[in-house]
Amino acid sequence: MNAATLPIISMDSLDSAEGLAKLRHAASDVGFFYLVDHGISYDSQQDYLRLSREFFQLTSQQKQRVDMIRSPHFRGYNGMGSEMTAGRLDAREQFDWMNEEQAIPEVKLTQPWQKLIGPNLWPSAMPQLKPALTSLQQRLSGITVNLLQKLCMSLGVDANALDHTIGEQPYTHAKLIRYPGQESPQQGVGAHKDPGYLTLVMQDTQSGLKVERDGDWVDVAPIPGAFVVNIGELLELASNGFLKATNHKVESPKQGVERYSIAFFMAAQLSATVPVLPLPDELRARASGPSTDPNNPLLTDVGNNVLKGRLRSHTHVTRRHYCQQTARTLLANSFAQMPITDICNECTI
Ligand SMILES: O=C(O)CCC(=O)C(=O)O
Ligand SMILES: [Fe+2]
Repeated sequence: MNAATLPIISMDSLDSAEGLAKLRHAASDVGFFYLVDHGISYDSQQDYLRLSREFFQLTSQQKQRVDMIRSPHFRGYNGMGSEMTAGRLDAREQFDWMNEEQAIPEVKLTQPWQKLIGPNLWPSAMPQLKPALTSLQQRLSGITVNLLQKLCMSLGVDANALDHTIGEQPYTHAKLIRYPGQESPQQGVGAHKDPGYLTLVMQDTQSGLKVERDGDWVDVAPIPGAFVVNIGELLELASNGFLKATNHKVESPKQGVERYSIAFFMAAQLSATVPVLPLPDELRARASGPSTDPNNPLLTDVGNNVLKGRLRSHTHVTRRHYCQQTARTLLANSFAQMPITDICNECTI
């Protein structure tokens, strides 16, 4: 399968039964598709990608002022070599931001995931970044909420069936990403599934994103102006496995070439528990249950499912901010079914 055969879904087509059927097929068969007519123009996307390039061109000192190690809320900049996926180092640098929030004082935390809540880190050297990325986040959030409702309709359930898990606004997390060229083949980001409901990816012209399909890795080549959409673990859970959170990865570009992308992850509120949707009989019969990988348990408690990914990806942040006694005890309670060494190999609980 190549780009031409990955489904292309027009947002404008989703008012018709035919369009919804195509969406259902894309989300349940491949778990990945291109989205067009989504309302963010090609030129506007280029503006965001230009800002991203500008950010990564800041001096390393300027970037380190917003280094994620400073943030117990997993926000800010990660240089090369500060992310692990599938137990190996990724070759990418990135800047993460989420909903702008106030942190909960440590003594008031009752759940470990509550520590994800907090302010973003914005670089003072680029004052234009905060308003631009905050506005992008709102635009993408609107698109994903709309798409989630269309997905519910495509499954024959009420368009608003998951709205209560989102409340006023979904939990959102976004990343500016730069994959530098490498001399030999490297993992830009290793094989993984995304933890939330839905992911949107804006790619520049350089390919490298690959999706697993029948044991093969298929290229998701960039189509100018289109977003790549993939189904996250929470939708796999909500649909009892009818929709697929598909493994994907990025291979580093060759020496002398770099790849830029912006990824946007939308999930339910961290305090929510994801329900199993009442699928019509015909679809229920085809839902084989969510995948069961002992190395990656899918958790219906949204906060824990999101935190699981963060703790594993950025172990330097985990060690700095999550290994005090309180956090360790909370972690041990919440992640009883996961080997704790997988989260932090310095913990002895
Ligand atoms: O950079 C990309 O194209 C995808 C990145 C990705 O899969 C992720 O960050 O979860
Ligand atoms: Fe991903």
